Amino acid sequence: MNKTAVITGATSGFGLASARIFADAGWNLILTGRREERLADISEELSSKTSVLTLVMDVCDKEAVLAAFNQLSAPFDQIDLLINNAGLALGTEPAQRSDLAQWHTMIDTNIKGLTTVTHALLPKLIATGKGASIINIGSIAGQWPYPGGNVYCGTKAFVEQFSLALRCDLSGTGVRVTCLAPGLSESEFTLVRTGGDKKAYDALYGGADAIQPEDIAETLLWIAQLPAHLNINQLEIMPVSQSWAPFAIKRDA
Ligand SMILES: NC(=O)C1=CN([C@@H]2O[C@H](COP(=O)(O)OP(=O)(O)OC[C@H]3O[C@@H](n4cnc5c(N)ncnc54)[C@H](OP(=O)(O)O)[C@@H]3O)[C@@H](O)[C@H]2O)C=CC1
Ligand SMILES: O=CCS(=O)(=O)O
Repeated sequence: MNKTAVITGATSGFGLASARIFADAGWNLILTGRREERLADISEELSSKTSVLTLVMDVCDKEAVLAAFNQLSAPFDQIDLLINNAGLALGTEPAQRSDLAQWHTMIDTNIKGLTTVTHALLPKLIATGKGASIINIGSIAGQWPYPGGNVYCGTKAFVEQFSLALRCDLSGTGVRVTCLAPGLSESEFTLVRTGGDKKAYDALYGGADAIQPEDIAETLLWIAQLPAHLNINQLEIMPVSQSWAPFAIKRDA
């Protein structure tokens, strides 16, 4: 029987590339996102390869998330994999010039949304048991602070530690938990973060040979298809062009 993966944030970037690669590998797919038209296009593209269920949902809308996942029927009622991918960064300003509404949106999406989806699907993942997986998309930002990262860095630090703690709780259930932490990756992420600033996008990615969504999708498939007795706890990936900045020394601090 085909396995079933839930991928949140499947309308672009990592989520979309993963939908394509998991479909090629024969997984049934439950794909979520807020952009209904994009979900319809993806469903049309992939339905000849596998069974696809699209759920238009904002992960910040707790009632909508719970209602959608409580109504799953065959062949989508047994869940083998949850990829908690939906997320975003907003703003690059230092904390003292940042927008509180943007901070709250990041917390609502990256922390509260991710935990709502996880809570809703845990019973189904535990019912599947051995071989089931949760893969949470963290970020290098969860481990390595940078100027202007403030709340985004904090939300991804939450994702990392939540993943590890979840793994403790799920010990004995057979359900695996991974936090995958990518670095600089080319997707719509930076356009969302900067409010559509194409110049900022070009400046960041130009010549950087950044991670591509397909690189992350391949990695996710590898993690999900490892033998059931193996758990990748944490995995950090950067493009070769990216490394750690030297510590800033501000002499007039
Ligand atoms: N790009 C990068 O450099 C890195 C990104 N990440 C993380 O990877 C994940 C995917 O990002 P990436 O593919 O790069 O970016 P994209 O902007 O291309 O994709 C983000 C996805 O998240 C969905 N999403 C955002 N907010 C919500 C919401 N409230 N409810 C439901 N879905 C939502 C979007 O769908 P829609 O708008 O249709 O709702 C979209 O499908 C994020 O968690 C991001 O933080 C981690 C490390 C590096
Ligand atoms: O999560 C995204 C990577 S970065 O832009 O924070 O470095």
